[in-house]
Amino acid sequence: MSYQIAVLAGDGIGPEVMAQARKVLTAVEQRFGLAMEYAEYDVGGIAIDNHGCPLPASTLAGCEAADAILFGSVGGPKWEKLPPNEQPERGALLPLRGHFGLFSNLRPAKLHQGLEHLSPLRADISAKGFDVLCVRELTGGIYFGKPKGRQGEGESEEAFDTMRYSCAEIRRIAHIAFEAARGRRGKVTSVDKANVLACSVLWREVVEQVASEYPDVELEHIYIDNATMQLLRRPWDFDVMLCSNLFGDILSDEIAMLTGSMGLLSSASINSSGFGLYEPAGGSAPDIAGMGIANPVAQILSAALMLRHSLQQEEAAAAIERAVGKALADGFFTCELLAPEQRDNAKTTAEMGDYIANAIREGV
Ligand SMILES: NC(=O)C1=CN([C@@H]2O[C@H](COP(=O)(O)OP(=O)(O)OC[C@H]3O[C@@H](n4cnc5c(N)ncnc54)[C@H](O)[C@@H]3O)[C@@H](O)[C@H]2O)C=CC1
Ligand SMILES: CC(C)CC(=O)C(=O)O
Ligand SMILES: [Mg+2]
Repeated sequence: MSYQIAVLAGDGIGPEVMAQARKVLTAVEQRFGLAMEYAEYDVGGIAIDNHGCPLPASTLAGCEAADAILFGSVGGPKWEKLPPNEQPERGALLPLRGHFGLFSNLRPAKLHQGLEHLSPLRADISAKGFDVLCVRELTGGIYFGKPKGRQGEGESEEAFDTMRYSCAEIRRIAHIAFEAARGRRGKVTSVDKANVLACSVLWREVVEQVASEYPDVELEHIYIDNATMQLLRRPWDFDVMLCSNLFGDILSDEIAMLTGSMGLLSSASINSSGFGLYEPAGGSAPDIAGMGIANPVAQILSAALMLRHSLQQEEAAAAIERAVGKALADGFFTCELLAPEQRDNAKTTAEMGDYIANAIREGV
């Protein structure tokens, strides 16, 4: 049997880091005797250029026929003047998440050995570590709520978004967080703004109900503004962070930087059948696109999440994670992980991919 993977590299650094994930998957196939077939589709800005829309029907059909989607990133300055609904992010990524019901977004951030010096908390974080799983609700909240739009003209013009959550939406993502905590350090921190937002009051109530089914898991609530601050002050105290769509989007960039770089944070977006889209948590990084210096680790670790969550290939997933750990512990760093005066020693995107793929072939 062979797995069918829809590969949507997208824009900016997407194709560069995707090429490295493909190298690593080839090494995994060889070592573990897996058979994977890849079909590439345009998405985002490149799809606008080639097909006139960010999510062509052929791309959606390819995703529907696949066992999993490996996604790069979309967007960039070239397309940002288009009407919002036609832009790569609003026109491709959010519709894909909605179409497949990918409500559960897992973003695991951990401090790798060898990168402790990059954390803003250097000394403490090297002693106490940092290992957080952001569980983000991905198909509801203010990113999807209707109505949304603009009305009026001139100085009377106004814009509006709607934040909306149902009990069922909150309950199902809360269960994901509590189940995950059971396999980790047994603590859920639920992030909200219940002192202001009606959605957050409901969020808190439903999370409390779900918590009563998990007496072995500790629950704490924290307001989003305080969460951003406490993460910088005592990041080691957090285990699973349960977030709505907007708050998880913001907090996940912060936890990425606590580990050293946006280019390290992987992401799994999964539906109730286990089908998933796997992508780096960051974007298309137009500031470094085409330079061969982007960090491919987030894309490579996203491939590991695909193997674990959609293809049930835990051994192969764990091998990728060990190979990434070895590369970083061996001091194999792309330039954003190095101080400016050390960047002559930086590895390119391709060199990182080669090193990780070789480590897998050599049996790490
Ligand atoms: N999932 C997706 O496709 C996402 C797309 N975007 C889109 O990407 C474009 C750029 O957005 P930004 O806000 O600048 O966020 P971004 O995540 O693309 O970049 C933020 C910063 O992180 C750095 N960075 C990101 N990934 C990196 C990597 N792999 N290696 C080294 N450095 C890396 C960038 O160079 C930049 O300095 C926009 O069009 C945005 O809408 C943003 C977030 C997610
Ligand atoms: C289009 C955005 C919601 C993508 C993003 O920033 C993310 O998923 O982290
Ligand atoms: Mg984001």
